[in-house]
Amino acid sequence: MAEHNVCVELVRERQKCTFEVQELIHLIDGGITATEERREVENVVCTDPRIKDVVPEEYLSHKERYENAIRKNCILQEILKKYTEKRTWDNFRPSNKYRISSGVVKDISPFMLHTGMFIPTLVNQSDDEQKAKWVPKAMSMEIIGTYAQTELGHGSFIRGLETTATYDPNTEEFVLNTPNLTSYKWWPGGLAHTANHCIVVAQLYSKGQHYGVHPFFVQIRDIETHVPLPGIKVGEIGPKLGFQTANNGFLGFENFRIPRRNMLMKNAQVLKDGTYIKSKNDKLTYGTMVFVRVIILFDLAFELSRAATIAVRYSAVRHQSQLKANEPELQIIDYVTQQHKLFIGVSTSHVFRVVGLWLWNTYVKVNADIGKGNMDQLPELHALACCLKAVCSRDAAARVEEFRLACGGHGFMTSSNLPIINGIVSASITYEGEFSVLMLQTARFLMKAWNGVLARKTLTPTVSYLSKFSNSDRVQWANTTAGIISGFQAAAAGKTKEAYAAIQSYLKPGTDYEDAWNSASVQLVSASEAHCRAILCEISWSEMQRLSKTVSPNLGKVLLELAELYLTYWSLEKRGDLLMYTTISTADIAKLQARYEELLALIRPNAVGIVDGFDIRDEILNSTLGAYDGRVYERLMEEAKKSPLNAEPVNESFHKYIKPLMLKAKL
Ligand SMILES: CCCCCCCCCC/C=C\CCCCCCCC(=O)SCCNC(=O)CCNC(=O)[C@H](O)C(C)(C)COP(=O)(O)OP(=O)(O)OC[C@H]1O[C@@H](n2cnc3c(N)ncnc32)[C@H](O)[C@@H]1OP(=O)(O)O
Ligand SMILES: Cc1cc2nc3c(=O)[nH]c(=O)nc-3n(C[C@H](O)[C@H](O)[C@H](O)COP(=O)(O)OP(=O)(O)OC[C@H]3O[C@@H](n4cnc5c(N)ncnc54)[C@H](O)[C@@H]3O)c2cc1C
Repeated sequence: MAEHNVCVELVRERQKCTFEVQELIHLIDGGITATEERREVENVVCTDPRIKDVVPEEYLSHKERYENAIRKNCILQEILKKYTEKRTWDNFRPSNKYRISSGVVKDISPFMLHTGMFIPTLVNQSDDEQKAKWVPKAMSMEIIGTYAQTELGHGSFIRGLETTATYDPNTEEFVLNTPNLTSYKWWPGGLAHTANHCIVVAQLYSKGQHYGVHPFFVQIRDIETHVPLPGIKVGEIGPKLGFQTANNGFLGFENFRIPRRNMLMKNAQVLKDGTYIKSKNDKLTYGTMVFVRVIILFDLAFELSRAATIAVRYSAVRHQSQLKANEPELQIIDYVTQQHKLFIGVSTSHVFRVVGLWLWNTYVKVNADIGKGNMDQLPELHALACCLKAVCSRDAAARVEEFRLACGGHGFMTSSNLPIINGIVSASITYEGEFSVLMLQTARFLMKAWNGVLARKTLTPTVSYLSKFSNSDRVQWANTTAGIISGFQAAAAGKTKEAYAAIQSYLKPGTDYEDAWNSASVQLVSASEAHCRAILCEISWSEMQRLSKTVSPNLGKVLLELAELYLTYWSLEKRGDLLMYTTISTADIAKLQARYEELLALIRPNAVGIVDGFDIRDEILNSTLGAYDGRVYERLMEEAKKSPLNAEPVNESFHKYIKPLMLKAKL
């Protein structure tokens, strides 16, 4: 990137950097070629004059904003075709490539559900014949789809969905119906005015029997005219906290008929005469959700890297207050409280990326085994994906909010882009499985694992530590990274044991297990969180250690500092747990605090270099505060001038309302 016009603070910061930023960029991308490919695509898209907005999207009406998002995303799809023609589902790997969407619209693409859930569901839930028919059309965007599962009345409790698909053997069709107001599909992205197809999750009935929820491939609009087909009631659900351009919709069916072969039949089937063939495992219907929960970690890492870049660069440019009399005002990044706000967010982005890759590799392996008929590892994968999606989305939202606060008043400006990123990340705590609901899924797995501990069984890898820490009351503490990881495992084991005991204590005669579970559920969520933190600490440390050996010593040192900062930050945050479950002393905690402050100081000179290492183009950052050149004040003023209110010196409301009010006041 050109160094001219860069503000003096950022020039100095970049000179201070002790490692080669390009090396970090390649590491994050997964190699030099991957960086080159990503940059090429970004360059083509971001320099396309059709992508640039004359009026910033936040000034547009709700309708205009959607239309603009569609227009620009269609241009993006056209450009991407060239770069993704060799990309098939089989060679799909999560990468930073799809981040280009943020350079096209600031908020969410109305096509996100097409790529993120429609295609993955077709790939994973259709039989070979169905896949051959639908997937190429979806990949090329000949048809546009979404994933319609949630209803007005039910989101978390999938078994409670009310939409019905009743098989009619006379015509070999399913008849879809929305029996009540609460059975309307509600929320699917792109459903309102973008998609012409969707996966509908509905209760299956055949030969008078109920077989639970199944996915169906449903055309909802005419391909030529886009008019909703007869029997389809579809529309938009209205403005939200964020996701303004996601085009979330509602959908109802009135005796809407689809061919029998439109039920996705990889796992379960309905034969011509209506005979139902059961799936080997009915939870395979939930497979897309597992896939997306895994992918969400990459998305969170990316959004955190955007927010981090904005807040760190701004903190280097911004001067405020004097630390010592008669000395210049400090760059706010030199206040240690500011470093405390910033650096944990920077390190968290790296942690989510490396743990995300580990989870992705686990997903690929388990999925391959499932393909061969071996479901043994599905419960463990589900438990992992649930708690990691839940904890990481909540942590990411907290970190983005902290980045916003770290930018003071300017962080509150939409033009900083922090409020939009905030909306995007906050939504992920709820969608694809609400936080507490997913944490309780992991807790189910932990309770079973504890039964295994009591029965002296060999546990699966991610919970094997429970056996190790099951007997000792307080585990020996050591002020090392290995000691911290053991400490987190001890806390998770202790909390699991207590949650298990709480259920037993609530299980008085006459009490159902489910009621005892509900009574103990605050402790169950706490046990899940502790388990998840133990995993985040163990995997991130081992992965960052491994990566540090693959790069130059200078960069390796920085990676280990970031990883150690993460462990130390969370040890201090969770000191109460460590005091309960390990022999940690107040003196040990004071040492941890001192090391934490030392790490902040070690990271400080490299802070701008580290966020430069995320290599996020200005067009993708979309921020007045975070641009590469640091021209913060100029950009704030340039953006303010774009306000339509500034187009005229006196607004007509003065003559209409204010002046009469003033005149009345005179009387
Ligand atoms: C080349 C092409 C490239 C394409 C790539 C795309 C890349 C693009 C990237 C885009 C990135 C992100 C896109 C994100 C967009 C997302 C937008 C949001 C979309 C949505 O929100 S869709 C709706 C999601 N809805 C939910 O998540 C609902 C949550 N609820 C549930 O999951 C379940 O109902 C439940 C809470 C788990 C409970 O289910 P149920 O009551 O049926 O089950 P039980 O509690 O009785 O448990 C029974 C038993 O089953 C186990 N189990 C439950 N779920 C699963 C599962 N998914 N897998 C395996 N096992 C499961 C459970 O643990 C129990 O086991 P046990 O009895 O204890 O042994
Ligand atoms: C931005 C956004 C995009 C979305 N996109 C889609 C989409 O494309 N397709 C789609 O199908 N859906 C989509 N959704 C819907 C989303 O998946 C659901 O909102 C989500 O699964 C939560 O379900 P719910 O809204 O029914 O919440 P509820 O389940 O009603 O949750 C409300 C409260 O009840 C609690 N609760 C519920 N059940 C339990 C329990 N068993 N134990 C303890 N507490 C419980 C929750 O913890 C929460 O505090 C989207 C949602 C959002 C916000």
